[in-house]
Amino acid sequence: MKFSKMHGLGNDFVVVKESSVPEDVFTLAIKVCDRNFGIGADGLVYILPSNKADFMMRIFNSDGTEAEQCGNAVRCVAKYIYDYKLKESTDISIETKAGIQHVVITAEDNKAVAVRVNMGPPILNGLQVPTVFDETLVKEKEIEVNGQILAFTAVSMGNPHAVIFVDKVEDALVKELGPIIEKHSYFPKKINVEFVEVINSKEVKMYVWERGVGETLACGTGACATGVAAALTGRTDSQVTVHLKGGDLIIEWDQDKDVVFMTGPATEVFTGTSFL
Ligand SMILES: N[C@@H](CCC[C@H](N)C(=O)O)C(=O)O
Repeated sequence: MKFSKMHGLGNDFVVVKESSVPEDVFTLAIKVCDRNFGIGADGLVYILPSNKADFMMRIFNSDGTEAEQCGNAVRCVAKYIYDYKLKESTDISIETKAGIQHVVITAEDNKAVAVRVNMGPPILNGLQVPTVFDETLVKEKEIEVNGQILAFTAVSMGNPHAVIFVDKVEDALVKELGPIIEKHSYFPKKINVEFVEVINSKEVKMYVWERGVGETLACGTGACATGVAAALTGRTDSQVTVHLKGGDLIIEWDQDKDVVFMTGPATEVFTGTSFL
């Protein structure tokens, strides 16, 4: 299997271009993503043919589960398509399980350096996120974890997120509470968990615990969900810079069109051949 190792702000992927995914893709993802016995990554990403968009992307988490969407992987896939000239245009469409994403590349020396993605509308309905709550908006809902009461806002960007605002983001919060919230009975498909500290109306700091992966250095859809939750709860403007452990993303929630734009980098680190 020929692959490219890529990352979006340290959220790293093994990216392969194939005509279809193999039957054993779920176990393959676990093996490939293993940081000791495999290549090592947060996810395995396939670039596939599409009859609705320029290409299709499928993303498998390091535990072998498939996610509907991945913001950092969409940027990496767009860079791969542009840099390897699979489409000679800076405008690219990518089909995902959560819909079609339209992408605009900024290039330097014929290589994509920044990618702006229309991530589509945020889904706020409780049952659609999904959560167990039949409410149009699950905002600042209390959740008890390890004897602590926290408040989360549920947002789906195609995949589910629980955004929790805290006074100060700390590693212990993510590592101790992240895995418990991910599997909490409120969330029938499990959930990605963002812990967010508001710096001012234009900037937030976010640590993330990802469903099916664990802590990652960045999460594109998590940053989008955070931008939406922060604006929705009156904490920030509709455009924010989200500071993640791996770097920054710019998130704009265009409330008139009800779509979220994410802008950030994508990086190719090396290519190789896997014998797994
Ligand atoms: N890192 C991603 C999200 C990947 C999928 C997630 N773990 C899930 O299961 O929903 C991003 O950049 O959005």
